[in-house]
Amino acid sequence: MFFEMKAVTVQFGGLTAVNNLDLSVEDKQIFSLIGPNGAGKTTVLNTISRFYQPIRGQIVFEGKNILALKPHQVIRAGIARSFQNVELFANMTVLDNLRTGLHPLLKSGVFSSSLRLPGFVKEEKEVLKKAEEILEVLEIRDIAQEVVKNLPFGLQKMVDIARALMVKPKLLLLDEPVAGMNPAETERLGEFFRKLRDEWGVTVFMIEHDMSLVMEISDRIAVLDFGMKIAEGLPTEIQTHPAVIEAYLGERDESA
Ligand SMILES: Nc1ncnc2c1ncn2[C@@H]1O[C@H](COP(=O)(O)OP(=O)(O)OP(=O)(O)O)[C@@H](O)[C@H]1O
Repeated sequence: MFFEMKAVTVQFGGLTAVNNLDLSVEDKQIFSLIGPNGAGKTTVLNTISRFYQPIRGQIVFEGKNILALKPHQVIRAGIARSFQNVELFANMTVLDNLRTGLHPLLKSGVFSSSLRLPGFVKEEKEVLKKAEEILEVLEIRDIAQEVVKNLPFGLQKMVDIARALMVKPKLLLLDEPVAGMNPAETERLGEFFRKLRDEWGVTVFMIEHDMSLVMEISDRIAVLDFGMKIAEGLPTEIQTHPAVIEAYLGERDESA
């Protein structure tokens, strides 16, 4: 299996945020993790990225136990992520933000970069080429020199995803990628995720509340409620799954 979580449990003090979770994701698919607010979705992502340590369970990526790795080593292994609230350098340009996405992989250290040694210059050229290629595919090349804080939120989210792609990940983790986007931007991004899967061979693991996007582009969906997986299957199966309908209706009742 490409990516697997086995019996993973994550606790915060007395609270069990993720409870005995099994998940399997196949190579080159779009996998969505959905569920009501507070279900534990972001905790799952933060556990895969190694920000949180589970008290039990295993996470295996391409046969490797990633619980033995540090966050930057997870990136080197081929897993990159975007953030729910966009964690970019607001005062830097789009291009410079993309450059920072590559830092976990760069060979040149501060020493060679400050002296601009040949290896560093070559690396810099490659970085620039890669950044421009990603911006081109996202159709946002025109904003390369813009300062991030001046961009609308939808574009900032795209830049955040572009930065995650700089390491050429095999598995891309996305935390609510279309939150705050308008329908046109959402559609554009949905198309882009398909392109990532079909043309770049990237597996997309996404947390998302926009159900029409999730149902449209996911190959498989898993549903969390109170930290437990209550359903998994094809979009058509999830849409009609009684436990899923119940979980979402329950949420609506609470907010009413
Ligand atoms: N760092 C933390 N410390 C303590 N409790 C936490 C922490 N992170 C999350 N929790 C709790 O764990 C539970 C799951 O939260 P999580 O953010 O993973 O849910 P979610 O499904 O991503 O929700 P949302 O859709 O609202 O983003 C919640 O009860 C939350 O309050």
